[in-house]
Amino acid sequence: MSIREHEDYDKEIERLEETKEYIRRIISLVVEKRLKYRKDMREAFSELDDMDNSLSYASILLNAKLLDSLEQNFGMLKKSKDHPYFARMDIRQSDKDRDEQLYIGKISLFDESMDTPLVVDWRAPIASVYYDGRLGKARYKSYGEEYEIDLFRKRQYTIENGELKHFVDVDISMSDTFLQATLENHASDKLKDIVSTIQSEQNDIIRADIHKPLIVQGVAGSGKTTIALHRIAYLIYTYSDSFQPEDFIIIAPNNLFLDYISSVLPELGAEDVRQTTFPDFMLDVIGERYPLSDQNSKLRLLLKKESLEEYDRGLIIRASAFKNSMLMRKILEAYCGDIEEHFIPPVDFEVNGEVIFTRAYLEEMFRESYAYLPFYKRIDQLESYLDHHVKEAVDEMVAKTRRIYDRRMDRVRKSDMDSEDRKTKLKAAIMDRDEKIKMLQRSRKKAVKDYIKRIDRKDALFFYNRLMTDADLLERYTDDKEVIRFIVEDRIKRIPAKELELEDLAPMAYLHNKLYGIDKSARVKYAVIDEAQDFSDFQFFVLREILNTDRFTILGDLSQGIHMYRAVKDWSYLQESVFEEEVNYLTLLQSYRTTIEIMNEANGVLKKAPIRDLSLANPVVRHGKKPQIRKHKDESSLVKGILETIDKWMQEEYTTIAIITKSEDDAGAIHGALTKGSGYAIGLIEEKAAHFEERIVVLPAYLAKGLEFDAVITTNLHDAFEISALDAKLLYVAMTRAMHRLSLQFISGKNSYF
Ligand SMILES: Nc1ncnc2c1ncn2[C@@H]1O[C@H](COP(=O)(O)OP(=O)(O)OP(=O)(O)O)[C@@H](O)[C@H]1O
Repeated sequence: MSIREHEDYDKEIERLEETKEYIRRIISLVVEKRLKYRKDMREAFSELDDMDNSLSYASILLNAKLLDSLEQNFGMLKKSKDHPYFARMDIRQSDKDRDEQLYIGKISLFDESMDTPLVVDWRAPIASVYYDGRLGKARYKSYGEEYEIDLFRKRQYTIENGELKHFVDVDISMSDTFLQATLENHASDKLKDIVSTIQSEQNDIIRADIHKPLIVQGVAGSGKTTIALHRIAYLIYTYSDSFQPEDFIIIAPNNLFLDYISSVLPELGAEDVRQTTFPDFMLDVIGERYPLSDQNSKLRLLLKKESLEEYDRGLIIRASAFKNSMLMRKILEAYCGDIEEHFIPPVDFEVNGEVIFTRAYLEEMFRESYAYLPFYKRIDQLESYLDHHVKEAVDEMVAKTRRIYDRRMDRVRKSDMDSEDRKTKLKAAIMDRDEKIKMLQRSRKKAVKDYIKRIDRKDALFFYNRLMTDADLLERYTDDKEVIRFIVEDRIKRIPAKELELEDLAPMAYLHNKLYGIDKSARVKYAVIDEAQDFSDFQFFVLREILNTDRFTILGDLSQGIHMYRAVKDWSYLQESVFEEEVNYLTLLQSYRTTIEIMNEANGVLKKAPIRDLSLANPVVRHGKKPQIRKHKDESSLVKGILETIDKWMQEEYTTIAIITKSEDDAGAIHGALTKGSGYAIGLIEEKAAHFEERIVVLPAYLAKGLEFDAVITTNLHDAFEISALDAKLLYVAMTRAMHRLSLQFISGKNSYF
């Protein structure tokens, strides 16, 4: 049935026009206000030269602030003109005696002449019912109070460029046709928002308690990244009194991924959220851009079997695991305890040979009274304390000196010596006294300076190098002497160039925080960690220490954990070892990205591998073509096969096509061969890539994490996919990047899964 025949068609058109008209009115009002603020600003600036300019300055500040907030809302308002809402729910609240129709959109609009809002923001408490609720009785919470309502209609709209294209009522029996239609769309180069099709299990994550750490285990394509971003937008909206966008940080795997997710938050009206990678954030915390060795070098070692002797490879991996284990926490805590014990000089504080404060007293102050401060900040405090109290002590010493000399001079005055002698004696005593007092005053300043100077200002790298080259100390924590020897030698080699590797960053940041504290610019109140399966428990521990908060959202998929040697093994251990308080743990099993056919094939790979506790994805009901499996006899046949598939998919007009390999070397080789053999512009994505523009790209699986493409060809040339947990996970990651089409093309015998 055409929507024109629907009994509500005219009413819906009228409502849409009314809403658009309202938005137009608001926009012109904002434009007017903007002009006025600009004019006020110009006037305030021109008055800045006048004598009393504090008023003008205040006016500039005020107007700049107003302009800022207008600009922000203005962008969202302008966008909402074309698409003011996407859903409606008809409800009756238990305390009201009439039905209400609530239209839900990306921003709320209030027309003062109406008693229900024109559009309700999707993040408002009541909108939760739309995402959660089946029709019937429903509940929602607002400001701690629970409300019951009767939800008797959910309607979805397609509005394009301000024109109503379609609307449909959703009931329990009907599958979500809007969701289906959305998932059929082709991939774009950026992740999109999903406000109109958020699913109930996702809504629970978006709106989960802000104060408790939240861990989400979600299968590939379950929307983890997408809902992490929606959660931030929700939290910014709901807690706008206490949280600003700058208080949030998203930590993601690499710059390519950051570029891929960059448009979601602005689209949701949340600009200015810091989006960074773990190494970048750690270097910010440390406050020094030390050269960093290649992050994925360990993974490459694992993949390139022939590059090193098995023994050496094992050692490198064991060392990496050691530096990222919770043992490191024990080591650092003990090490910092030791630093703390020997931090202040092993002497009493004296002025002019007189003990003013004993070492024991100063040490107690350093360790107890200032315990809340980083070590060097405690020294700053100690310096001011000494300055202050030494002045009192020296004043007392001066007074005492005066008293002594006064008595002495009194005796001279009362003596029977002749007047000339008396004069000379008194003069000498005065000079002597003044000299002593001057000396006392001078030694006051010098004593504090000299004492503080005895405490060397060393950076975190100095202390880290000292620790990591101290085999005796490290061996106290492990029986694995070989690993310690390796770690020590490796550290010594890197000292001249001040080079760090990924595994050094968390301990370095921990030390820096203990020594100096972290800079304001690196301080945030809420952290969202995506692709968290690649982080170690120890890295989470350090993040928690540094940020001094439990406000974390941690999202990951253990089935995609390709850095297993150093990363989280299971979420419950993370909960116990890092977070002291109760953790909110939620799972997502439904996958939205791929078709049933692709997901089944990918699940099959995991089932064949030696992986414990598998959580297999359950795809949303969406069918597509069966994945193509082609085995080739040699390299030239493989390249020819891949090119044929690309040709076909280009004709079918897929927007993005990725050729995903096992290793970086294979990616380079295949890229070279494909470029030679075709006229297509094919991009090669390498470690440092931050962006790509080509429709067709070649990349290794570990760089494809988190991304998605319309169509994927999974392949390998020299490096075989063998039956092992790592190879299965890499293949799984590669296959689950496909939204619509998947082709598996290998040289015979190089893939044990097919
Ligand atoms: N409720 C939804 N409505 C529409 N699309 C959705 C929904 N949830 C997820 N998607 C889509 O599914 C795809 C996968 O989402 P996303 O990348 O956030 O998943 P992920 O769990 O982070 O995946 P992975 O772990 O495999 O990287 C995206 O295209 C996203 O738009």
